[in-house]
Amino acid sequence: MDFLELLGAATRRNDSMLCVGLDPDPARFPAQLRGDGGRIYDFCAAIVDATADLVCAFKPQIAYFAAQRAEDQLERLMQHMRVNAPQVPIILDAKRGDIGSTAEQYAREAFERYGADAVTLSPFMGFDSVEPYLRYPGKGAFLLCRTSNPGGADLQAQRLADAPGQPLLYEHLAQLVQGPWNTNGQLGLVVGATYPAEIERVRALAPTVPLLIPGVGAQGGDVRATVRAGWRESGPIVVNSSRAILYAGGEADFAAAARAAAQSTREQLNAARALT
Ligand SMILES: O=C(O)c1cc(=O)[nH]c(=O)n1[C@@H]1O[C@H](COP(=O)(O)O)[C@@H](O)[C@H]1O
Repeated sequence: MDFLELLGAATRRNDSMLCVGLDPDPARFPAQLRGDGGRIYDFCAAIVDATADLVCAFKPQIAYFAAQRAEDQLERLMQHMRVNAPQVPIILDAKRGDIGSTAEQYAREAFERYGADAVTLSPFMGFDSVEPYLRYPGKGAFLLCRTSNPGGADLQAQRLADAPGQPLLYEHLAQLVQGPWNTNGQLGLVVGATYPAEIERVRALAPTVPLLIPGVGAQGGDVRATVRAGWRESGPIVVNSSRAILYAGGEADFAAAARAAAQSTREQLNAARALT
C-alpha cells in the first residue's frame, strides 16, 4: 500500500484525523523512565501501544532522538511500529532540504534506514532538492508551506512580485504542490493550526493534497477552526499533537493519560468535521 492509501485506510479504520507526534524529551519522562536517554524507546513504544487504535499516523521527530545519540532507539521504534501498528503510516519529521546528491542520502536515510512512509521537507532549495524523495514510489513528502511558528511569516508571507497574480510565497508553493511539482501524487503540505485563515487559503489553492497540520495542543491552535479551514471530502488532513499527548499524565499513568488525551483530541476533531 502506498502512503496515501495507508493514510486513508488508517483514517477510516480508526475514524481519526489525529497524528500523535513522538517528540521524546527525557527530562519530561515519568520518574521510572527518567535518566540518561536510554529509555526513549520504552517511552515511545508505550505511547504507540496506548494510542495506535486512535490515530491516522505517527510522526517521530528525528531531532529528539539524534540529540540524545538515540538513533538506534528510533530504528527500534520504527520496527516496533511496523510490527505492532502496521496499519498506521509513519511520517518521519526531519525537515530535510539540500542539493540533489545530498537529498538522495537523506531520502535513503528516511525510507531505507528508518522505513518511513513519508517525510517532512523544507522546499527552500527548490524542486531538485525534493525530487530525490519522489524516486521512491509510494512514499510521501510534506513540504513546509505556512508553518505554525510566528516567524514563519518572515519569508513565507513575502509577496512574489514577478509571479502571475503576485501570490505570497506560501501561496505559490501551494500552487506548485497542487500542480507541476506533484508529478506522482506523492506530495502534501505542512500548514500550522495556529493560522487557520492561511490553512483556508492553502486549501483553496491545493484542494486535494494532504495537509499535515501541527499546532493544536501545546501551541494553542483551535481544533474547530483548523478542521473547518482544512478538511475536505477530497483533501485529507493529518492533525498533529505531540507534547499535549505525550506529557498529559506525567507519572506511572503516562500511557493511559496519553490515551485519554488522544481520545479527547480525536473526538474534538471528529465533532468539528461533523459541523463542516
Ligand atoms: O513539520 C512539522 O511537523 C512542524 C511544522 C510546523 O509548522 N510546526 C510544528 O510544530 N511542527 C512540528 O510539530 C510538532 C509540534 O509539537 P507540539 O507543539 O508539541 O504539538 C513538533 O515536532 C514540531 O517540530
